[in-house]
Amino acid sequence: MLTLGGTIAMTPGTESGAVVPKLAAADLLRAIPELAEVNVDLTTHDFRRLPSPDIGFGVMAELATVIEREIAAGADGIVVTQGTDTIEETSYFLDRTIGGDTPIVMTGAMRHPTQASPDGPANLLSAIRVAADPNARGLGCVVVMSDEIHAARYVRKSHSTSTNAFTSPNAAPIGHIVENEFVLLSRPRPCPPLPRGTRTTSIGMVHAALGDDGSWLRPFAEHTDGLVIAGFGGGHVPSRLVPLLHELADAKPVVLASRTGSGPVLRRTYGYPGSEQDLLSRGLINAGFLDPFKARVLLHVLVAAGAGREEITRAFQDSGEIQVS
Ligand SMILES: NC(=O)C[C@H](N)C(=O)O
Repeated sequence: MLTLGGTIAMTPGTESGAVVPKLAAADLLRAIPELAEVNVDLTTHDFRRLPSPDIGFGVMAELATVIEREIAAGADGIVVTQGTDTIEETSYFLDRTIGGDTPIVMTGAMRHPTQASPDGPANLLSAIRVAADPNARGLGCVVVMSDEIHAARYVRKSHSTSTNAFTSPNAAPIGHIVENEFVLLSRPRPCPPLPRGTRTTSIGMVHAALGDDGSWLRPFAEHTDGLVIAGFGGGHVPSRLVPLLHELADAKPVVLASRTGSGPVLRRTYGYPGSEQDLLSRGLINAGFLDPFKARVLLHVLVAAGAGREEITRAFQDSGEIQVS
């Protein structure tokens, strides 16, 4: 069990009583005496105490290395606790860069430990149960929240405060915790792991918005090694952005996703300037069902490893399909 911080580990730490991440793994485990009923030999590692908006790719690469070391040393399952704000991205990073069958289970909390009915203890207990369950082998990285198990490739934080904040809009939870047991509903198709490169990258993300003239896009794009465009609907932008996106797509990878929150980028429906067909014909790469945030994680991983255009296009083709069996 590795801890990264987040609300699950927060207690009042400022004069106003606002919470900050301070608790260690031992504190989190003290809140779940029921763990005694689970047949598991747990070792803990206090890795970071961060609010999750402060987690970056450097921290995640380090975490992935530690996880691989633990697996090589014989761990049957890994649990990571962290803040929920970025768990949809960090889980996908681990999912895509760590190979093998060992379950990697991430969890957090929406209500901090000093609130009434904090959800962290139940989430952590469920996460440990899933990580220890042989049925979880080969699922890749999963996120366990509120008695639901979500595949990293689909999970979204869909509400800012609800304890039921996590959904898989393009699929469904792949399992549930029922009467303390892990019930598996579907198995995401395994994705071969991608190498974790060491290049520093800056991947920008831009959301299409009503009436945007895009005047700021050129100076913004200059500072990036790649871009994700979260287009309207099935992958559309205002026509006046097209010449610049074409120029950018000639110079660096530009991935087209949808800002809607679910559903794929289209391929061949609309033909007007700024439509998905127009943009794809100008070299933008189709993110398929990957939402813009996961598309950005994938593009980071590929660019950090020095992947070329063909490799990037192929990786998005493979990753953008719905992969539940
Ligand atoms: N519920 C949470 O964990 C939110 C917190 N701001 C974090 O992501 O660190």
